[in-house]
Amino acid sequence: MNSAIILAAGKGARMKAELNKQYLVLKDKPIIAHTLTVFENCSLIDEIILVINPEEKEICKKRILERFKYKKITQLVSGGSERQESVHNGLNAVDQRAEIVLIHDGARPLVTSKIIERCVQGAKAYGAVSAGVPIKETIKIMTKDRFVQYTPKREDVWITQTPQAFRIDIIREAHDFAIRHEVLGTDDAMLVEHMGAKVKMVEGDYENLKITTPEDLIAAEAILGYKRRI
Ligand SMILES: Nc1ccn([C@@H]2O[C@H](COP(=O)(O)OP(=O)(O)OP(=O)(O)O)[C@@H](O)[C@H]2O)c(=O)n1
Ligand SMILES: C[C@](O)(CO)[C@H](O)COP(=O)(O)O
Repeated sequence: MNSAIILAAGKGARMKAELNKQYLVLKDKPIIAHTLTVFENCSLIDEIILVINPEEKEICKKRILERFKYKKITQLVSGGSERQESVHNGLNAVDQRAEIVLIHDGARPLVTSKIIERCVQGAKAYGAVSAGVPIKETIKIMTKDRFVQYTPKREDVWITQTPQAFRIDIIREAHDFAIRHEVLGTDDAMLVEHMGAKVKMVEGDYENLKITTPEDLIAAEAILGYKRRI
């Protein structure tokens, strides 16, 4: 059984909108509804745990759950103040029969079934995977006073995305390890790395962008418009 934890409990502060960005409309529906629709329609996903801000329960019910009637959402879970805590709460709600858990940012609405498929297959083969794409530009590692320290070889640098997918025992152990060692990660793969285990990168998509600032919304609208024409 494959479970997906979809994270929507952030503040969306960098979007500078009145509303949590998850509920902003992208083309024809809220951002989070795009994300949930992809997971709902993916045959590899058996259950969805939706993690939300408890203060947004009503808006989530009215604008998302009542309108779209997703059948695979088994639990609505309260998130925490950090992304990591939100994931941890989601992990506690996963069905006991789950073997593979996918963790995905609700703020990545352009995820596809193909990416989900590569993540599930990768997690079965390697235990821990992240979707990602090779960097297209040149990266500089900086000192605190903003001098260039060095330039890593471009072929060694990838951008990590979500979904990230794990065997359930591995991701539970990684979260417990992080709590014991006070590790706070910006993604879940990082917690597995801290534990000393390997994470395999599987092919994501440049279009699988994270909606973080207003210009990301413009880019996502353009990608959706372009997709509709082809
Ligand atoms: N405490 C948190 C923080 C983040 N997230 C989720 O994790 C994903 C990635 O986080 P990000 O894009 O940074 O979202 P926000 O934290 O909402 O944005 P910001 O940092 O601008 O406030 C988002 O889907 C967000 O809702 C979450 O569930 N719980
Ligand atoms: C998990 C993530 O989307 C991978 O790119 C990213 O690390 C989330 O970071 P944020 O600072 O919470 O936006």
